[in-house]
Parts: sequence; structure tokens; C-alpha cells
Amino acid sequence: MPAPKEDYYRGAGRPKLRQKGEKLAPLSERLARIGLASDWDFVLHLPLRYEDETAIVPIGSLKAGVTAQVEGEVTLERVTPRSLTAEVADATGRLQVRLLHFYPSQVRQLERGSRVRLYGEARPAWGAGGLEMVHPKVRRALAEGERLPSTLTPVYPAGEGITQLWLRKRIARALLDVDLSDLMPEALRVKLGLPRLREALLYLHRPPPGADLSALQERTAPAWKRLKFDELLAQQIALRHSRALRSAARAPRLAPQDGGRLTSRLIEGLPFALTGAQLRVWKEVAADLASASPMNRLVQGDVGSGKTVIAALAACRAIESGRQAALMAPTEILAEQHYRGISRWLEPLGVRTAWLSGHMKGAEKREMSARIASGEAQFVVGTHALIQDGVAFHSLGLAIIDEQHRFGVEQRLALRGGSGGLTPHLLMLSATPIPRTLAMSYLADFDVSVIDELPPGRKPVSTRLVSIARRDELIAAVGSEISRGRQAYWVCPLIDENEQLDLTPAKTAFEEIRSKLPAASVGLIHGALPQAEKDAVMESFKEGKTDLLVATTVIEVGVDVPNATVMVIEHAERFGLAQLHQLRGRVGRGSEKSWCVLLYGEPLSETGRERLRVIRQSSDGFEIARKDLELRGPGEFLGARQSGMPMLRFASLEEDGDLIDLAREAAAEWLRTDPQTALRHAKRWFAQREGFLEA
Ligand SMILES: Nc1ncnc2c1ncn2[C@@H]1O[C@H](COP(=O)(O)OP(=O)(O)OP(=O)(O)O)[C@@H](O)[C@H]1O
Repeated sequence: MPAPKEDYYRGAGRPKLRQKGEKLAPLSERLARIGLASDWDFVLHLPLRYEDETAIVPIGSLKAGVTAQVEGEVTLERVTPRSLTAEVADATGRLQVRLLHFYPSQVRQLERGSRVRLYGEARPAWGAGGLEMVHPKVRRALAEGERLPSTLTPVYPAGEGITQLWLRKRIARALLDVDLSDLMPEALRVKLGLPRLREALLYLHRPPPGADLSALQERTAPAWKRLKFDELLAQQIALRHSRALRSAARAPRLAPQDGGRLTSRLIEGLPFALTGAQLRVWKEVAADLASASPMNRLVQGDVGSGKTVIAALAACRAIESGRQAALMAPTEILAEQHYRGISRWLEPLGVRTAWLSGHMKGAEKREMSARIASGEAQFVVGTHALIQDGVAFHSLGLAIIDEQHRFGVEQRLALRGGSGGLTPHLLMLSATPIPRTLAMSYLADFDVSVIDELPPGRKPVSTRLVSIARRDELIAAVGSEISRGRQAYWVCPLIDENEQLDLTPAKTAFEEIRSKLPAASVGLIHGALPQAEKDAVMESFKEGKTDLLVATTVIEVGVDVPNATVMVIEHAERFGLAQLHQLRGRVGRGSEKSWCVLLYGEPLSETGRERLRVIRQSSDGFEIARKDLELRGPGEFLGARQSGMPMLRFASLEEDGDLIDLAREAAAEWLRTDPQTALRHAKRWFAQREGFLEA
């Protein structure tokens, strides 16, 4: 559809209103906001969409100020010596036409009953209501089936005060200045039937007459394929390269002479037998640990699949090989739980454990740091406190990171640190399953193990959707579950009253439930409580002294209380899919039947409804993650910070799975035959991410 005028002259987005007297930021700053700095950035600043000036729009959809082309039949005409006015109508509406000077030929063209095509700007009609065009270009209507070759004008993403015209000129200059010669081996390009890079870019910035608009918009044109492939290829090259750098590093071999007395005693002492999946994953981890190249392994397992025991085994392996092991968790609650849980297994085996919290006071913290530095503490658990200043390990052999996606790359690297020229092994745990395509591109640098089996005897959690209007009924039902000796969670999205959002906050829910269930012992936990209080509340729930725990999402990951069988989530529609799955995973951890009740407020938005539907129908974390990725896109799913890898701009992991496979193969081959040029290709794409290739 022809563009409204401001699209061309004032930038594609709706111009943001500035306050009176407010100055526009300098141009370079405004450009930087939309990621434009180097010539190469401009070259890759591709049109958001295209305007087709030859398209014909229905008269009924015309708006004042819009320049467009319409087609219709002349239904009225009036000729005076000074003007020619006519009315043109199509099935959707009518439009006035006014010519103030005219030729006899135009009178013939606009004769009543003839069909014409008009191109011009629509304006409010003079005198009468409706719209008119003054001096439009008048041409004969198209014959049946006749189509015009389209000429497409690009419309770029633009920011405040950046005009389309300026962008077009700037991009045209960049296209001349930047070296667009192909780096990709010619044989590969021909094999994949891809256009040259220069051709592809020119095609996208200035589509030739007759270019296929839908292939451009849907990003299926060969030119698009070329750019997506180049991007994926660059990513694969960068990942392989960083992997190669890593394998050049040396790690301590963690393979005890005596075959591992500590690990075997741990396995023997467990109150359960390891599942087949746990055994397999432990074998994979142990093999990595025995190698002199640093392990970089991600263990994925659905909620409750038993990842902790893998971490404990790996820690024992480091310790029995004479090294220290550290575990970093994203929250105090989780770190504390791991500390207690794993210490309970390790201390009877004579392992010396230590706990480092961000809340520790001076003397206590110094003492812990000293035990870590002297090597007296063999197994250390903590939060970010572990990588903050003043903590140096004596001989760290293994760094374990729980919920790895909650930490940035720098944090992961910081814990790994290294001592004595040796790089510790890195084991990451994640309960957020990462779909295959995503893992293959962003996480190609990790080895991945999957615990794809739940411990025996688990019963699936029944998930119910209940309108918030039935809250009272639900409280009573939870009360009767509690009277049978079970425990329950009641999760709310907020802590305090908030006037803007009509959501029942945790504090109100706490008071209300307490008064409605006087026989039950009810606790409240949220992020704003002092640490000591949080610990006490959690401990009391774990010990079964508290029956019902009202909470915010502080309990989201990792909390393990097998006697809890009910999870109520208020305003479930406000939570993300991964979060809902994690929360639901807090129940169904024992052998009793468990319930998850999703209380929703009405009206439900389309996406809210969709999320609740997915979570009710599936209990498979991988399936849910795939849906989540679909609903949110990889950027949000991973978060730029979390992946540590440059986000893909053009390729889509959901749609371009086949290209990822091709790019993987091609990257390996290219790095083998001509590593220099392959790396130049990767740098060209990710130049803006300094240090990425060195990471
Ligand atoms: N093989 C097993 N047989 C029986 N119970 C097991 C087994 N492995 C682990 N468990 C128990 O299952 C529960 C869940 O284990 P764990 O806390 O390690 O899960 P997780 O994978 O970390 O889950 P989440 O990500 O949800 O926290 C714990 O109570 C643990 O003791």
C-alpha cells in the first residue's frame, strides 16, 4: 500500500513527541540507539518493509494525506470553463476528482462510465464531505488480469529525527564505501545456489522492478537466504573458534588413582538408586573430568529430574583428586538449599564444606575466605559472593554453576578463574530445557547432557485452570489437603498492594488465607524479607512446621520439599511459560498425587490464554520450552546477557533449522581449508562485539 507521506519524510515509526524546549539528542547518539555506527552497520540495516507505489488500493480505505493509487468508474462529471470535476467510485467508496486546468483529452478520459486509474494525494473534499484528489495522474484502468511491474521503495527502521530519505542516502553511500566482495568460497556459494553478497544486499536495499514483494517481506527471497546463511556461518565459525581456543587450555585431570572411593561411597550412601539417565550423565561428566582439556558441559534436566546428585558426584570427584570444588547458585535460597542438601551427603564422608553468602559480615566472611584460600574448605557453595573480590581458591578443580542461564558469560568465566596456569572444569546445570536449534547455535560451545528420565514413582501433577472468582472455594480445598498432612504453596505475582494492578498481593493473600484457615500454620516469604527471616521461613516449611507457604516467585527454582502437593498460582496469566513450569515443578516431587491450580483473572489476553493452554496440556519441559521460544522469540527466551553470544539478527532459529545444519558443516570445512578467511568472515559479522572471538 502506498506510504503515508510521513513515512518518507519523517521516519518510519510514529514520530515521538518531544516536550517543548527539549533538545534532540545528537545524531550519532540517536543512530547508536538503533545500532548504527559503522558503514557495515548501515549496509546491514535492512528495510522493515517495502511500499509498492504501483499497487491499487480500495477507495474506501483511503485516508486524508495519503498518496495512493485507486481505480474506479467515473459516475459523475461536470465541466465548466474553469474546472473539471468528476466522481470516481469502486465497490468500496467514492472519491471526488478536481482539475482546474485541463485538456480536451482529459475530458474524454473522465467521461461518465469510463474506467480510470488515479494516482495522487487524497485530501478532505472541498465543500462536500469525503475525500478528493486534485490534479491526480489520470490513466486508463488496467485490463482484466493485467498487472503492473512493481517498483518497491524500502522503508527502514528509523528512530526519532532520522528520516527515511537521510537513511536511504546514507545507506547508498555505505554500499559504495564498504568492501562487499565475497569471502565465502565460490564452490560453497554455487553449491547452495546463493547470490553474491553484493548482489544480495543491493537486491534488498533497492529491489529491481518486478521483484517479488512477498518473498521479500517473508524473507524467503534468495537474497535473504544469503544473508541468513552468512550470519549463521559466522556464528558457527566463531563458536568453533572459541572452542578450539578453549581446548588449547589445560585443566587438571580429575581421575583418582584409587578409582574414586569418595564417589563410590556417595553412591552407596544415597537413599535411592540412580536412574539410568543419571548414571549415563555421570559417566559423561566423569570422562570429561578425567581429560586434560577443560570440561564445558551443560547438564539439562526437567524439573525434579535429579541434577543435584550429579553436581555432588562431580564435586566428590574433584575432591578425591585433591582439588576444590565450588558451586554457584543464582539466589540465596537456592545456594543455601544446595549447601544443606549436598553437605548432608558429603560431610559424613569427611568432606570439609563451606558456605559463602553475600550477607555475611566482615569477620565471618574473612574467615570463610581464608578457609577457601588455604584449601581447608574442599567444597564451597555460594551466590555471586563467590566471584566477588577477596575470594581466591587454593586449587579449584571444578566450578559448578546452577541455573547457568541466570548468569552472564563474564560471571561464568570469573568463577572458573583458574589457578596455577590450569583452567578448572566447568559444569553447568539447567532446569530450563533449551530447544535443539537454540542449543545448536547459541550453545554450540557447550557439550550437552540430558537427564531425560524422572526418578521412579513420580506421579504426574494434575493441572487445573480456575477463575479467580472461585478463590474461596479453592482456599477451602487447599485446607482439606493440609488437614491430610500435605503442604501447599500459594504463589502471588506481587508483594504489596499496587493501585495500578488489581492483583492479590502476597501480603493480602497471606492475611486472608490465615483468617480463612485458622487451623493451618501459614508462612509468608518474598524477596524483600531480610535474609535471616527468609531462611527461617523456608526452614520451617521444609521441616513441615509450616503447612502453607504464601510466596512470590522467590521459590521458583530448585526448592525441593517432597511433601508439598499443592501449588496455587494466582494470576497465572501474568507468568511466563518457563516460570509456570518451574513453579509447577515444586510439587509432584514425592510419591503423593499433586495438584497445580492456575488461578486466572479475566479477561484473558490472547497470549495469556495460549500460555495457560500450553501449560495445562503439557508437562514436558522441552515441549514447553519449544512453545515458549515460539511465543517469545530467542532474544527474550535466552536474553542477550545470558547467552553471551551475539544474537542473530536475520536468521530465525525456528524457521531456518535447515540452514543451521548447512552452516555447521560449512563452518567446519571452511575452518579446515582456509581458517584465516573464515575468521575474517566471522569478524565482519560480529565486529561490533569486541572480544567475542577471543572469548
Ligand atoms: N534416582 C533418584 N531416585 C529417587 N529420588 C531421586 C533420585 N534422584 C534425585 N532424587 C530426589 O528427587 C528430588 C529432586 O532432585 P533434585 O532436587 O536434584 O532435582 P533437580 O533436577 O535439581 O530439580 P529442579 O530443577 O526442579 O530443582 C530430590 O528430592 C532428590 O533427592
